Amino acid sequence: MRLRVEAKGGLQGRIKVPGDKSISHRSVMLGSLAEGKTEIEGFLTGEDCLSTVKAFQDMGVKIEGVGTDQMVVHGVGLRGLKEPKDLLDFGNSGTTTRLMLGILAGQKFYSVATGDDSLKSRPMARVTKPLSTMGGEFYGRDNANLLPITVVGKGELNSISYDSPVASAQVKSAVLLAGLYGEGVTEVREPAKSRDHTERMLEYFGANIEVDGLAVKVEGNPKLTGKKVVVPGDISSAAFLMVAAMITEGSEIIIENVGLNPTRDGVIEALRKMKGNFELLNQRDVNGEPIADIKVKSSQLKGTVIDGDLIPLLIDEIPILAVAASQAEGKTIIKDAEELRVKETDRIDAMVKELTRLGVEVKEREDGMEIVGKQQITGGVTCQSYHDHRIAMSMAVAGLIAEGAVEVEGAECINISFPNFKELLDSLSK
Ligand SMILES: O=C(O)C1=C[C@@H](OP(=O)(O)O)[C@@H](O)[C@H](O)C1
Ligand SMILES: C=C(OP(=O)(O)O)C(=O)O
Repeated sequence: MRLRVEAKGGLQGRIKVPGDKSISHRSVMLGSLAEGKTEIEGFLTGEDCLSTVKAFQDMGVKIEGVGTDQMVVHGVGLRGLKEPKDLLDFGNSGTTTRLMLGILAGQKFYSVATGDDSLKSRPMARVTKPLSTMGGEFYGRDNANLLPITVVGKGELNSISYDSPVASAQVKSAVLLAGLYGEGVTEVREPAKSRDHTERMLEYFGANIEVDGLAVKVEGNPKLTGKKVVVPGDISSAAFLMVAAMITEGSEIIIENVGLNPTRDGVIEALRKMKGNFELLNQRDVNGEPIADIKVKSSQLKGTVIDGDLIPLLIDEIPILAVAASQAEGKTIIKDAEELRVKETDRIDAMVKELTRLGVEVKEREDGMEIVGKQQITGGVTCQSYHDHRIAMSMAVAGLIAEGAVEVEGAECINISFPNFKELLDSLSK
């Protein structure tokens, strides 16, 4: 599918973005492993989260309301999953794969995980390695680094203490979830803080969790109990609309109900450093997660440096921040972000190529990019999505200020995380 975007002037209106992808995945995972019913409100019906839902259905979990944002998961308990009769297809979702490998390692059955071409090229050794030291058994290409990966579960794992070389919530979560099947306490330490939804939700469902700075401990064999989970709006989706409003003239929008977990709000800090014109309204707590409404206006953005410990807190927002940087006065440097090279596509390479196609001068770095603004975006071209939702949406937002229309080829991938992106954008630019 091709998406066509052209400059229409300022954005106006009040909207809600769909539910948080990370929290949605975890609500189905823990809901399935808990005893009793888990009611989920505000579930993201994007393709990635539906891959998680399908996996648990394939392992015998009854889930009502699939395809809507209100679901009920009938938990089967930590040891109640059934052996899947076919391959578990995780589609395009890295989060599903890495977290599920942790869960599957602890089962008493055989399973084979696979996914689409992008997922089959993403590194899985970052989880199969630590999980193997816990006693997990994995087989796959490149020493169990590449999908398809076979998991020979034995039903029990050893508890470990693991120093993760990378600040990745997927790695941390895979080890913690496998730790549920360990006989003692499993500990993970990371080099910088990554999103903490797994540890928050495990605690909420009844696990014994201890967090001490960059270290998290979980006790094995907890009794998890079904809960009500209210999923806040996804800040990673809201970021596209925040930048859209900031770079278009005469804009004023309110995005309601956005999750502002401190391990996810790096984009707020970055846009603040860039002198973005926005306010957090009605700040409150739901289910132990801070949320707010965000009022955003057209902004005179300034260049900044985005690096270090801030990177894991805004990792998925870097493509759209690069678009913002092209409209900021002065130099923006994005560095320490080499993780972008192993996402759905190499996001550094993709953003450099596509911004260049739009007439923006960008300097590529091994670990990021440098952009000196403000630059005119020339439209009249077709951008590639690389089947990566965040690249597709970044290009669409750039189209809002281009001199000619911007088309995005392969825009159906937007359904992975933000199914009503186009409708919301249209509703704001009437
Ligand atoms: O745990 C999660 O829900 C996620 C963690 C991040 O990946 P890494 O753990 O690879 O950094 C992020 O990019 C992804 O979109 C979601
Ligand atoms: C990197 C992402 O997701 P995942 O790793 O789950 O595929 C993303 O949503 O930007």
